[in-house]
Amino acid sequence: MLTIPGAEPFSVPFAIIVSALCCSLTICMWFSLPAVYAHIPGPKPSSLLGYLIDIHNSSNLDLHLKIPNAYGHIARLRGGLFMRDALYVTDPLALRTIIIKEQDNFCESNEFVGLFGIIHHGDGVASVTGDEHRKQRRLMNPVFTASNVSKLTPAFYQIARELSAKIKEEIESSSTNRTIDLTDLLTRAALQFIGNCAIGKNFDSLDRSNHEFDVFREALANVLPLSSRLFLFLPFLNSWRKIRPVWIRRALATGLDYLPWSAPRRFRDTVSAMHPVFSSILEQHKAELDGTAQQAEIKDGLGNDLVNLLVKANELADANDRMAESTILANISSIVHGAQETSSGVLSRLISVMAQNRDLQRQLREELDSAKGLSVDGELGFKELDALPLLDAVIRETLRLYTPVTFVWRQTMQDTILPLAIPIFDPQTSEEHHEILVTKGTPVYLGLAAANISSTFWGPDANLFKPERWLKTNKVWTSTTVDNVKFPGIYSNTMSFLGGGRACPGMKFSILEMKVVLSVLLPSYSFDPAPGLEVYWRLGITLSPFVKGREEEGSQVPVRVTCLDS
Ligand code: HEM
Repeated sequence: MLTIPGAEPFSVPFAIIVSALCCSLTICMWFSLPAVYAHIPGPKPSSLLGYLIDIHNSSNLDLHLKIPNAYGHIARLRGGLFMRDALYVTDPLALRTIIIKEQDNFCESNEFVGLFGIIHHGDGVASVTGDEHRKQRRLMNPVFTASNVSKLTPAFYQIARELSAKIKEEIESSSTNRTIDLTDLLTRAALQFIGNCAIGKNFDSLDRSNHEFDVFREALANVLPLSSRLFLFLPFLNSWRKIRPVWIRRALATGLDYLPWSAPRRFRDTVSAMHPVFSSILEQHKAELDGTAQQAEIKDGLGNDLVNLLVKANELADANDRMAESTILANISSIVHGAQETSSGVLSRLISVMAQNRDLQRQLREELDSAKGLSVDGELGFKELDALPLLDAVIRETLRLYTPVTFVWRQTMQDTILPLAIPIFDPQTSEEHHEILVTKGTPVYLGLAAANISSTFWGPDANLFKPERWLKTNKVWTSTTVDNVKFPGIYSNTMSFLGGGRACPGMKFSILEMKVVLSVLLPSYSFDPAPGLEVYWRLGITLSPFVKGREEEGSQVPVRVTCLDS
């Protein structure tokens, strides 16, 4: 999802023209559209532009989290651009209808389809819908299974050990009494996991002298923040992609050089910087498949990764089911983008959670220690790691309470009735509505984080970090909701990885990553909060940590680290 990080650096006249246009359209639409959802409570917008600015604002995480308890599990978001109301959905029955039963009626938003189509240079899973999406996922899903991911466990350990060694170096060279910011190392580790294990490219990202990595990482890190500056233009990106002949589009793209506004130009250049890296990865996979790969490429990580399996599965698929080369390329990019920010964010979160809970660190260390007998060369296998109840419960609770992807954004393709688990109460007529008609064109926000912490479903302690809610006599519970309410998510009865046809394919990959990282770091280090620094989390494609008063320094997760095995 996109956020609006404050003032935008484009020229004032341009801003005035765009704002005036939007305001006049907004006012016209205000009077012409019926308020279909007038009976549904929801937050008041903070400006004439309606919910759009509020819901995507990077400082507004709290607005999302409080919606179900304050307004109900279907809330009305009033009048965005062109004054169409949107709905904010956290009701489990309605969510099930949207992401499973009627998923073709609730497609990925036109804005994201256009944006991701441009970022990925083509139509991968993130920018297609309906049958084409199902076709691509039929090839992708068998590649991301537990069985395939489990084979990557040794490679995961190797990266986690490298990370651990780098942390040690950092502590030894730290001049700030062991208080270090781990963001950079965790971001590098996340790309190393994805590179080596998902797409077959060794970025050597934990090596700080590797400048090839720096260029790629900068592009990866900047592309979404830059696109959020183009926020008002997102509705038009999908049409832009379809402009034919292609030379017109190229000429228009070149014309961006003459705009008095740098954001579109920088966005274009950032996308162009990433594309050759993905193309070369695909070329290497093709070479590996036809036996012409260089030995150096194979040593470089190629061959044991998930994209390698995808390329092979594609080769064996029926002609009708096969993806075009450009689609595989777009999917390599989709996998890297789907994984990078979520993984580095969630690793940062785990370290923060550890720093807040000294006792929990001790218990986890004891659990890992008691499983030592099952390890080979100091490493627990995939199954043994998965069978540690406290480690599992900590990860479930972290992903529930601190849901990395706060919301996803859909558009309604057909009028659809949503049945509701929690009826809407209309204060004007005192009627209860057990279902709601969602009309074609309505933007629908699925509040993944808010659903995961609604006290209606998770109980009065929903807002507290309690891994023990998942534990019962050393077994992990998979549903702890009040009255056993079932959410349609694929993980732990939560919405964290979504559910239905567009659920996250990387779920098992990232759970293994988190478990391996904790199992390697906890026996070697203890973590404490950095004294005097207040860390809070901002909305973005995933949540990112910032230090209050030091926002201009960028995302940080400063913690005090003590070496246990020195
Ligand atoms: C904690 C880590 C992660 C979280 C919380 C997460 C969550 C999500 C969510 C909520 C979606 C749905 C987005 C939407 O429909 O708009 C998604 C999609 C996706 N994720 Fe993840 N993800 C994580 C890690 C990963 C990893 C490690 C990979 C790859 C190795 C990955 C690859 C993808 C891809 C390719 C999609 C697009 C799927 C589609 O549209 O069909 N994710 N993820």
